[in-house]
Amino acid sequence: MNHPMDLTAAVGGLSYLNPHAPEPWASFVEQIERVRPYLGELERWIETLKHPKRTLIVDVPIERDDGTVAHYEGYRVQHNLSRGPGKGGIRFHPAVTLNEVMALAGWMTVKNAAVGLPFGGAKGGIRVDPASVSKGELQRITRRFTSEIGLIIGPDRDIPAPDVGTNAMTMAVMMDTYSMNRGGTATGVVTGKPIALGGSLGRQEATGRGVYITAREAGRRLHLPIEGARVVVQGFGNVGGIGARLFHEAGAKVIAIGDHSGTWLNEGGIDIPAALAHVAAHGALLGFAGAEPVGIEDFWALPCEFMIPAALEGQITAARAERMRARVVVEGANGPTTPAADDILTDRGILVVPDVLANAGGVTVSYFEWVQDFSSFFWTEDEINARLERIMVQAFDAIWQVSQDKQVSLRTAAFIIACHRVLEARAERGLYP
Ligand SMILES: NC(=O)C1=CN([C@@H]2O[C@H](COP(=O)(O)OP(=O)(O)OC[C@H]3O[C@@H](n4cnc5c(N)ncnc54)[C@H](OP(=O)(O)O)[C@@H]3O)[C@@H](O)[C@H]2O)C=CC1
Ligand SMILES: O=C(O)CCC(=O)C(=O)O
Repeated sequence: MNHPMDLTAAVGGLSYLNPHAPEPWASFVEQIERVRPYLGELERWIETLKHPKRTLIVDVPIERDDGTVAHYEGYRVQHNLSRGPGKGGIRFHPAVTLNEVMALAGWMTVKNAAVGLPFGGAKGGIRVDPASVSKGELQRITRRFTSEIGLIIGPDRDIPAPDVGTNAMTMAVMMDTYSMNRGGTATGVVTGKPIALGGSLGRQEATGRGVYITAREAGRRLHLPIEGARVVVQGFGNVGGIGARLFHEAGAKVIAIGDHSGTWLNEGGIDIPAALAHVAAHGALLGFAGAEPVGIEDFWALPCEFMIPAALEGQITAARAERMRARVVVEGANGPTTPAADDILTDRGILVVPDVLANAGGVTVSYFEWVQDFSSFFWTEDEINARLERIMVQAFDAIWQVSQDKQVSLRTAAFIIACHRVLEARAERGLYP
């Protein structure tokens, strides 16, 4: 079927994040296409998933501290709302593009459906380097952006959360701005907030915890215990840093870590609390004395049991996949593996736990936060972690089963389950008017 707006063509090309990787939206569309043969009657709705429902591009002007006026481009994409309000994070990064935000929103649709959360998929971002602006400027950017996307977000419409370059403080400012504009306190408009503003215990750790749980489940299937396993982690922020800490605490040997400032190796095992303390003090791993620098291509080729990409998209390319010596890749990041690399890893017998499952712990506890805000009744951290564990293990089991039954990768299995749920909801809501 021809669609008047061929978004794949409009925003195609190669990724800015990695010139050897396709643009993220093209990767997402290819992943959707791979599910087509498994959709049965629902196949007639598949184009729905290849066209975001709503895309808002906003101009974010602010007065800088020196009196000049600066403009930043921001986006909120609601990829699909068939199963519930939009849900997905906000990214502040100097290279954010519409193409990337569209793909990230699409992955949220699939992720939320794959783990059974009652949400559609959305994502947002601003093309800004948070490190290049003052605290006051960042707050003004966040407030103006929130007011602009206030047209389409809301506790029952679309609920943002943190992603790369944003955190609980960003969410506090977003919640405050939205509430001021509406004339009341709307805690449920964002998740990942500080605890004092209706945030949930366990949310900050949740994505890393989900990565750890799914790695452990994959390890069980392959008889690879976490204790003593060699782990490599790219990205040492919220997801990678906390994920590395949980592996370390469980007795794994985290042998290599990296962030934008470089990659480091210590085959005896890195002291992860010391590395986290270094980043807290210096803002990056650069200068960390507990490991030796290692070249980026050697980093990806390190022999290990678990490789955890937890930075950005397009990192595991076909060339890197050919050289990788991991047993399992657990995708903490969204979209770190290109479709071509995915096939190579599968052919080489390297198990990939896909992003839409592996990093779903964050949005799962965001869901808990949203529920707690609505009921104004807050749970203990033990309750939250127990519910998270249950949802992640159930989702892993279901996806594993489909992958075994249909002899497909875990990614395609997750997409089969998710696309069925989304398109069934679409079909049951009836035909477009
Ligand atoms: N936060 C969450 O709850 C969730 C996040 N995710 C995904 O996880 C990934 C990481 O997000 P999060 O941890 O929140 O983000 P953070 O901003 O907390 O951390 C990002 C990390 O990636 C590093 N990084 C950035 N660019 C590069 C690069 N080119 N090469 C190597 N490392 C790089 C950063 O290094 P530096 O600090 O030095 O710039 C930092 O260590 C993203 O793909 C995100 O979409 C998925 C689900 C939920
Ligand atoms: O917590 C959320 O709502 C979304 C987290 C997110 O952006 C993601 O899972 O990629």
